[in-house]
Amino acid sequence: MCGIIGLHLRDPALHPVLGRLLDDMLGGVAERGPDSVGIAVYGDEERTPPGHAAVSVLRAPGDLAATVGGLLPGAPAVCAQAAGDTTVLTAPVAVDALVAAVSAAAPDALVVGSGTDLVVYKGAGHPRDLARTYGLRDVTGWQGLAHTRMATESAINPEGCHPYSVGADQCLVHNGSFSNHATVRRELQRRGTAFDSENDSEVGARFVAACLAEGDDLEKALLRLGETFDGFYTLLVTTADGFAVVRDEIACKPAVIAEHPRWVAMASEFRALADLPGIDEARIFEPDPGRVYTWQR
Ligand SMILES: NC(=O)CC[C@H](N)C(=O)O
Repeated sequence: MCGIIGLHLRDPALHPVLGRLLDDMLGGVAERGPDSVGIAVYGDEERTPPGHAAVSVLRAPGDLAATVGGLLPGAPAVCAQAAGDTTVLTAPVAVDALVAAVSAAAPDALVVGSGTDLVVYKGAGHPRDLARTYGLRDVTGWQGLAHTRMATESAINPEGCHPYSVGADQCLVHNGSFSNHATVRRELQRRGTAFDSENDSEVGARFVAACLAEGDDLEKALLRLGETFDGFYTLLVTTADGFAVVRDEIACKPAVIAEHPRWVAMASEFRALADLPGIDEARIFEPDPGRVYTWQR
């Protein structure tokens, strides 16, 4: 199984209630993935203040903010906020500089998200409990997603939890399993890509990040993924300004998209969309097999 929800808001009047809408949607996919949950939020100005980088970290030592601050030029103020297994660090510096300082300060910690607009939380446990731990209902912003996991390919732990966020402001969540992920992993490793987990979905995320880094747009990157990966998938991929959904050519993993003048939403289950404002006027459809659907901010 595994459950996915995603919401891309077109109407800024809805930004203050992004968290409430995501939390209600999450209730519709909680049973699809009772192992663990991850969420990603774009544009919450309290969690990712303008002019700041944000880095989400697993296994962060208690004094990480102070150590990181000491390593950054000019020793800027670094804020740390812990929510369950995830700690989010923010500082008024470039994203790469903050990621490098976190890695140098805590070599055993794992960076699971980074960007100027994105915050990621991941942990093992029941989705409803963890949504409370992450304060999901209070989140604001213009885009967000969540993934509830029933593991198929790697251990049930925070590292195996989605989203995989392996490039600045990028996220990928996956329902399904890639059958040739070990082969693609070896090919990416030959080209210098490092991995953080044994998970098949991480391989998909690293592949998409490499395509984007080569200059592909989201549609091209996901078409290339379809030419390279075997197996089953519904994927939701988000970037600093994009939202994309694709299913494999057989499309045995469920997905529903709803498009409304005020928002675009996708979910693994129809019922996760039922309470969205204006759902009765939305265009609701199941994505065609192998076709990439994208929206830009
Ligand atoms: N049930 C699923 O869709 C699992 C997704 C992915 N293969 C994982 O193990 O995390």
